Amino acid sequence: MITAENLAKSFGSRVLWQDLHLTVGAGEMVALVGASGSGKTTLLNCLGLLDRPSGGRILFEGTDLTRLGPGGRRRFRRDRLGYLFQDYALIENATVRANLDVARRRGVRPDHARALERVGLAGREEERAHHLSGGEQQRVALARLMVKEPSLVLADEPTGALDGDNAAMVVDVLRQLSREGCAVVVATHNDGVRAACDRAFDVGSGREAERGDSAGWVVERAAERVGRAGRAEHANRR
Ligand SMILES: Nc1ncnc2c1ncn2[C@@H]1O[C@H](COP(=O)(O)OP(=O)(O)OP(=O)(O)O)[C@@H](O)[C@H]1O
Repeated sequence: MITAENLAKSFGSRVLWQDLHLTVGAGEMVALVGASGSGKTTLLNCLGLLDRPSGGRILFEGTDLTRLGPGGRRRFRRDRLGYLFQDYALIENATVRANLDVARRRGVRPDHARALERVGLAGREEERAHHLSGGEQQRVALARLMVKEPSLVLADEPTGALDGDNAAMVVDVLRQLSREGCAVVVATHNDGVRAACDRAFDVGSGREAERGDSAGWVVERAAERVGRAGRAEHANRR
């Protein structure tokens, strides 16, 4: 589905990475891990055409994305790509319905009700995004992804600001999208999110990361762990 080949990125004289190779297939969910500053967000931004690599190629279904012109880049982002950010990136003063309509593809009638029901927000179409809690806003962003039906999902710390239940919901929906054939790439510091992925790629070393948890990669358990960790963190903050 998507392959980064010999990818390099520098900011001035600072080399973030070079000769980076990563392939994520349809139906796979891969965690990007690594120390803060190792370049996880930058890699997502390169894959999503929000930033340009300094060298190498990004092949998506055989097309080199780095060589696309402005029209091709726009079409790729509009038709194939779904992004999930830590800060939700909703249109704050618009309704939930309008936020979902943004993702709507030409000629497709999106099933808002089904997507909102899946994320536990049935019947909330007419509420303004900024009236929703942070967790609810991320669930709208998840519903927006489901409505868009992208081939590739890039998620940047999507559970970073959430309590346990909302974080578990994010993991569940991302897993569902990957089961439906989407390639999912998630930058995360969260062990539970990482454990829910098929594998983890360490951006700092440019290698597959060791499996951190020998107890297994069972998604349900991972979701529980995300939940427990988030609930504990939430309780500590109060
Ligand atoms: N536009 C830019 N100009 C200069 N340096 C940049 C730019 N964007 C990112 N960087 C630097 O690149 C490095 C990698 O940043 P990035 O946000 O990709 O790391 P990260 O692994 O996602 O970090 P974190 O885990 O803390 O979110 C950082 O040192 C950052 O300061």
